[in-house]
Amino acid sequence: MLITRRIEFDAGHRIPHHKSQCRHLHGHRYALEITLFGEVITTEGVSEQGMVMDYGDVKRIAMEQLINAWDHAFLVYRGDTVVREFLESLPGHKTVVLDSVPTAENLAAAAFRILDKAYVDVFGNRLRLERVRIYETPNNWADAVRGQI
Ligand SMILES: Nc1nc2c(c(=O)[nH]1)N=C([C@H](O)[C@H](O)COP(=O)(O)OP(=O)(O)OP(=O)(O)O)CN2
Ligand SMILES: [Zn+2]
Repeated sequence: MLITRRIEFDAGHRIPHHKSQCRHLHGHRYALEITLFGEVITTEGVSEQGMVMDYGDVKRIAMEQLINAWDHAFLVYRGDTVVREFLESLPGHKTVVLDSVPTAENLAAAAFRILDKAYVDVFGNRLRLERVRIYETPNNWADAVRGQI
């Protein structure tokens, strides 16, 4: 069984060498969709009976491990020196430095790697992260799928 939880957040970014508009500093209302695989829990009397994982716990873990850090941050490529140094000059600015250019593809892969460690099977139902989908705009998205990143 697959279940999916959607969480939206805001962040700034730029694609430094982009041929068009995306080289400018700008932001998006990103949407992250977290898809988990697992068997439905059948343990009698537990809160999670009938679920793969409680949607509330899916969200809580994503917030703690990823979204609280990325929401209202500027996501900057480590190699984008001019912008990174500018952001570092702003006292207390919320900046996330990434090892790759913050395209939808790279953000989805980065989110997958972070969240993969966070979703742990505690009910013996083979729970695992299966896919992270990130929408950069309502029309544009990227999928990081287990075994394909
Ligand atoms: N494969 C990718 N292509 C592009 C990415 C990306 O992450 N992966 N990112 C961008 C830009 O960041 C940009 O913000 C998206 O701009 P645009 O293509 O203009 O998207 P819109 O939804 O605004 O375009 P519409 O044509 O209005 O739908 C660019 N490319
Ligand atoms: Zn953009």
